[in-house]
Amino acid sequence: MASSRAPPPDPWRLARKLVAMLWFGVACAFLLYFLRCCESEVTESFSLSRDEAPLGTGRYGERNGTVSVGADGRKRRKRNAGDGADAEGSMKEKDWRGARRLPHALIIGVKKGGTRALLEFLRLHPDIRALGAEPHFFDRHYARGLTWYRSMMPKALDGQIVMEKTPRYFVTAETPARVHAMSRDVKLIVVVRDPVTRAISDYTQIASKTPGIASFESLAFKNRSSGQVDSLWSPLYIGLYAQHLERWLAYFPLSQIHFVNGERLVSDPAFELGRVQDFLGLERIITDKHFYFNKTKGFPCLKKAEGSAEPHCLGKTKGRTHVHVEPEVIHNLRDFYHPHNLRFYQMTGMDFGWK
Ligand SMILES: Nc1ncnc2c1ncn2[C@@H]1O[C@H](COP(=O)(O)OS(=O)(=O)O)[C@@H](OP(=O)(O)O)[C@H]1O
Repeated sequence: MASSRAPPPDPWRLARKLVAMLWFGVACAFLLYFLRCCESEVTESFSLSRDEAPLGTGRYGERNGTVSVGADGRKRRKRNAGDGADAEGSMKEKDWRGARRLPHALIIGVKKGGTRALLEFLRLHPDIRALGAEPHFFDRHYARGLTWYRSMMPKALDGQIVMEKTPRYFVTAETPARVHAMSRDVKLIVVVRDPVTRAISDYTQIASKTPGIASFESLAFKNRSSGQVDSLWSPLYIGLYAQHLERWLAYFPLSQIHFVNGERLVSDPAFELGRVQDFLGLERIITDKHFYFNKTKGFPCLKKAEGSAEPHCLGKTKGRTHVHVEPEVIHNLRDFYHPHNLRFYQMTGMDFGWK
C-alpha cells in the first residue's frame, strides 16, 4: 500500500527560500532608507539649480497645499491660527523636510549698529530661517564657493526667507559685486547708528580684547594738534556710510536696501521690526508684545527667546559701558562726520538726526 505521508522537506530548498526572503527584506529596507535619505538631497540639488531664483520652489509646501503666491509673485506659506509661536518647534521636528538654500536677505552692516539684536528679533518670525553665526562668506571665504555657503544655511521650507548677518560686508569693497553675482534680487538690510557712538562702541570692543592699546583719542587723529582725523582707522572708516553705500548702489537699486535706525531699534524695537517685516514682504508677526524693557540691562529684551519660554536679553558684549572719550574729541568727530552724514541722508532719503 502506498504511503499518504508527504515526503520530508528538502533542507536545501528551505534554506534557499529563507536566504531569498532575507535578501528581499534587506533590499526593501535599503530602498526605504535610500528614498527617505535622499529626499532632502533631491530638493537641495533642485534648489541649487535655481540659485538665481530668490525663493526656490521646493515641493513640500506645495504637496501639503500650504503655499500661496503673494502680490510680489513670491510664494508664501499659509499660516494656520496658532501657528507662529510654535512654528520654530514644529520646523525643528520637520527639519528633514526643509532644503538648504542661498540667502534671500542679508544683514550687511554695520558693525556695532545693532545687527545681532535685529537678527535675534527676526528669528522669532516663523517665516524666517536665520543663520546664527556670521559666515563671512563674501568677504573672507568666497573661494569656498556657493555650494559651501549654501551648506552653511539652515534648512528652510518653501516660502521661508533664509538670511544671515555679517556686518563687515557693508564696508568691504569686493562684496557688492559678489553678492550681486549670487543673486540680483537679494534683499539687503543695513542697521546704522550715529557714527561717533558707533566708533566708540567699536573701540570699546577692540580695547576689551587688546590690553595696552593706545587711547581712542590718540588713534582717531593723524595729527591731534592739527585736528586731522585718521579716516582710515577702522572704527572711523566704517562710519563713512555714504561712501560705502555708493559701492552698493553701483549694483543694487536703493529700493532693495533697507535701513534700520539703530537708535530706534533700542528705543522702539517693534517699530523697526515692523518696517523690516514689511520690507521682507512678511506678515507683521513680531510686535511690541514680544519685547519688554530690562532696567538692569538698559535695553529691550525678548519676553520669550526663540524656541524657549524664558525671557532673553542679548549677552554682555552687547550694550556694554563705553570707554570715556574726551568731549573735545567727540566734538571734532561730529564736525568730521557732518558732511558725510548729510550726504548719507540725501542718498537714502532718511534723516537720522545725528548731531
Ligand atoms: N536689545 C538690545 N540689546 C543689546 N544691545 C542692543 C540692543 N539693540 C541694539 N543694541 C546695540 O547693539 C550694539 C552691538 O551691535 P552689533 O550687534 O551690530 O555688534 S557686532 O557688530 O555684531 O559686534 C550694542 O552696542 P553697544 O551698546 O555699544 O555695546 C547695542 O547698543
